[in-house]
Amino acid sequence: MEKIIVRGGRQLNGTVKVEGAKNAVLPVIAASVMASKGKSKIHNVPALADVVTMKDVLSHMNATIHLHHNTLIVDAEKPLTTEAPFEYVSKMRASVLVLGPMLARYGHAKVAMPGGCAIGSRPIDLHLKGFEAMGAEVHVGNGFVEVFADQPLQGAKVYLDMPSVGATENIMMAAALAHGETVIENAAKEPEIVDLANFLNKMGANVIGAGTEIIKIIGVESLHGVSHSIIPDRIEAGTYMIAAAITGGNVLVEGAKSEHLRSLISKMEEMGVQFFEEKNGLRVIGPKELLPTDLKTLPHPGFPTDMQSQMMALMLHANGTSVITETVFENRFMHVEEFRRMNAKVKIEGRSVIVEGPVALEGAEVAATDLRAGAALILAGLTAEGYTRVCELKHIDRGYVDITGKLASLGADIERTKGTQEEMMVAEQMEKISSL
Ligand SMILES: CC(=O)N[C@H]1[C@@H](OP(=O)(O)OP(=O)(O)OC[C@H]2O[C@@H](n3ccc(=O)[nH]c3=O)[C@H](O)[C@@H]2O)O[C@H](CO)[C@@H](O)[C@@H]1O
Ligand SMILES: C=C(OP(=O)(O)O)C(=O)O
Repeated sequence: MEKIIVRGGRQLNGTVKVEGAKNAVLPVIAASVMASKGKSKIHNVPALADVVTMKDVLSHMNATIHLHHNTLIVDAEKPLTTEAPFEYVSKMRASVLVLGPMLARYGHAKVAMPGGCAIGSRPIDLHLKGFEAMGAEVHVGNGFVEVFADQPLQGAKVYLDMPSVGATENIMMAAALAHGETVIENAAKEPEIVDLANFLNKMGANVIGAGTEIIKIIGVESLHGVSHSIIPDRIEAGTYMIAAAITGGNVLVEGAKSEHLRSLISKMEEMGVQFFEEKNGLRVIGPKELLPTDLKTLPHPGFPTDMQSQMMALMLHANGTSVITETVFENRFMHVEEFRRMNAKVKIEGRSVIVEGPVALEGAEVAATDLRAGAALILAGLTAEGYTRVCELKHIDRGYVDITGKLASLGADIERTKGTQEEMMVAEQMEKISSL
């Protein structure tokens, strides 16, 4: 079985470069199918498994799509098919983001219903509520969700019960080609929403207020292909910020935008970590002693749930008790059991985890239960005594470009191994069985 093997004890120093944001590029690729004229050229595209999956979804729908280095060119001029099957949605939930664009352009979209995953049940009721408000009909059955609109979508007022990132994006994209004005209230405010709105506006859309809780979209007749560069990945940046802090190192995280990372920087400062703005990014200096703190995950600009497990790895080394409360996803604590294998003193109490620090971590065999859990286990491995072997790398590959190479370039003792021939054959068979 493929593994990342880390031997703890090295301090990290140097410069690491941040890629384009996974959570920005996926909706932007989905939106590109709305361009009925001209090609879209998307720059700063990270070489991630999720990008390949989204590319496969679009190819399956008959769009012409090429990835060359970090630029993705999408040609969606010719008529597209409007269906995304289970094989893609099972790999990546963000495949549901083609619903809004296809519904808006063709009046129909059918996507395999995304199931729950390791971090929670993750329904899409708010996406569907938005489409229905705009006049679409929704059918859910036989494992698919299908949306239809005989007439062009009509602008509507949509209040989101919670500021869902995906629902905000899907509704914003559908509304871009609707008749009249759509207002999304209690919209998500993540930087990736702003990036999508900027892309749509370049395509000829009229989206106002992205980044605030009220987004107004005035529908237009058609959209065209444009050039766009994806914003840096704040979660990848945050992961390397913690790698620097946890090893007491000194790292320049090139491309990190502090305005996207306020809540994380503020918590890490409380723990004693120092930050310096530099021309190309953010310098992070780990302290001799880490202090405990408490945090609660919240929608942006609150503390991001996608940094919760990595922050837990940091808290394991704080001098005292820290508490993490997860309010965004109901089940995002799978990494707690894995940390325990490494001798961590962590206890789940309802939606909170009590972290007793400091602890001398011991290397162990652990599994990445989701992509951020995988990153957090690697971070813990950087400080553990002996070898930490992380498996289930397919999760990590969804969200991190060459994490092994990047950490090694900062001085970590880390490598990725293919496993024995026998292990590889077993893994292949397991993969085949699980895809049946
Ligand atoms: C590709 C992408 O951008 N993924 C991010 C996106 O996921 P995603 O867009 O799936 O996350 P949402 O913001 O939609 O989910 C937030 C909460 O709302 C709930 N909910 C959501 C939609 C809905 O129709 N009904 C409902 O109840 C979810 O179950 C969850 O509890 O935002 C999450 C929250 O910041 C991040 O962790 C993910 O990395
Ligand atoms: C949960 C995440 O992503 P996704 O929504 O794509 O599963 C994440 O990036 O941490």
